Order: sequence, then structure tokens, then C-alpha cells
Amino acid sequence: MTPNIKPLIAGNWKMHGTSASLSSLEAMATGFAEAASDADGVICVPATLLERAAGVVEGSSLQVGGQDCHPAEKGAHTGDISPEMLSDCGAIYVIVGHSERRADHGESDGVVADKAKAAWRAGLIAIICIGETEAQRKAGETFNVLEEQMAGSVPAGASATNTVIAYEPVWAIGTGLTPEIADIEAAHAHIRQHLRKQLGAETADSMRLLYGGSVKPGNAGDILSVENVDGALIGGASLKAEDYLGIVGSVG
Ligand SMILES: O=C(CO)COP(=O)(O)O
Repeated sequence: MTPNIKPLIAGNWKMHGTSASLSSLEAMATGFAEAASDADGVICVPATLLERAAGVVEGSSLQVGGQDCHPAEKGAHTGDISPEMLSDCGAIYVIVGHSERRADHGESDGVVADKAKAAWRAGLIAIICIGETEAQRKAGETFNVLEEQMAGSVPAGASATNTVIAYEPVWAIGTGLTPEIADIEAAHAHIRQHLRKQLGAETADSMRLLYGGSVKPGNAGDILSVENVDGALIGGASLKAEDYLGIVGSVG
């Protein structure tokens, strides 16, 4: 954690969830404030659930977000969703540049930067994801990859109020594997240091840096106590209220 930064515990439901899942969202909303009084929370649900999800969390301290957006406000882009549309449905945040989108949809850093700017245009907070693959880590390329991704996908104009950075080592996503605590600490320190150069110290020092990749109730306490880790981006464990609230409760 970083003193003076309010942690964010973000869930990413990915392509999971139908109407029936809204009952677990309701349990998360009900239990959130009791689990952690001094943290922000968001669940990034599938777009199909967003408007109803926003209704479910209304009046609680939990918020909802989208998982991706198109850079344009509107136009001939069949199947795509603009950040304005997400905002219209009640989203406060949107994830951009998740490694699954970078891999499955060939999203480059430039595309991710355009999506982040589009999110700001719509008044959304962009959660910009970065992270190395297993091969890159084994080749000792982790810091270079992170620097390149930050330079390319975190646009000028990023501030602590419009942007959150999520460090998600690709090899830790959905695998049950997590880096050593010392490695998380080193990566987050490196990210903070690079952002100081890129955005200025004042902005970088107040920006939330989340860790993502196999965060569970059992390891959240250790991960969230690492310096420069200001929250988590949670996949699988954000689907169940008990697990999500268990992680929220680990905020020190
Ligand atoms: O990709 C993730 C969140 O965006 C992490 O997923 P898991 O928590 O399932 O590893």
C-alpha cells in the first residue's frame, strides 16, 4: 500500500455472468462497506449486465465498470461498445488493454492508449493493464516490456483521478501462480519510478497501481501489504461474493 492512496479492489468477471449472477453482485454490494471502510470497489461486469448491475449496486459503496471500449463515440463498428455507452449504463470505470484483449484481438499499445483517452472523454476512469508473458519474464525482459507498455499505452494526460494502472503478469492470470512477493514489490517500484519520468512525480506518486493474477482471499493480505501495491484486479475470485469480500477484508 502507499500512504495517502485509497486502495481499489477491482473485479473483472470476464465472459462470465448472466442474470442469475446479479445475486452475488448484490451480496458484494451489501457486504462491501463492512468488509472495508477505506477502500473503493468496482466490479467490471459483461456489458450485457451493466445496466442492471448498476441498479443492483446503487446506494452502496461498490461501483461497476466495463471490460473494454471502442475508441470512437459512435459509428459503423458492429458489435463494439463506446465508453459513452458504458457510462450511459452506469459504468464508472473501464478496463483497457487487458492481456486477453491484447492476445485475442491483437490490441497494440497504440490502440490501448486510444481506448484510454476515449474512456476519459466519456468521464470514465481507465484501468490500463500491463504485464509480461512467461517467455518475456524468462528472457529477463520484464522491466523493458513494462516500460514499453507504459510508454505506448498510458497517454499524456493520465492523472490519478482518470487512470489506474494494473500490473498483471500474463503467466499469473488464471493459473494459480503468483510472482514472489519480492518480485511484485520490484515490479511495482519499477512501474512507479517509470511513471514519475513519464507523467511527473506528483501524478505518479498518487496514481493507484493494482496487482492482478491469481489473487485469492488466502494471498491477498500478503500482496496488498506490498509497497506500491494499491489494490488488486481480480478475475476468478471476483465471481463469488465470499471470495471477493474476503479479499476486500484484507485491506489493512
Ligand atoms: O486477469 C485477471 C483480472 O483482470 C486475473 O484473473 P485471475 O484472478 O482469475 O487470475
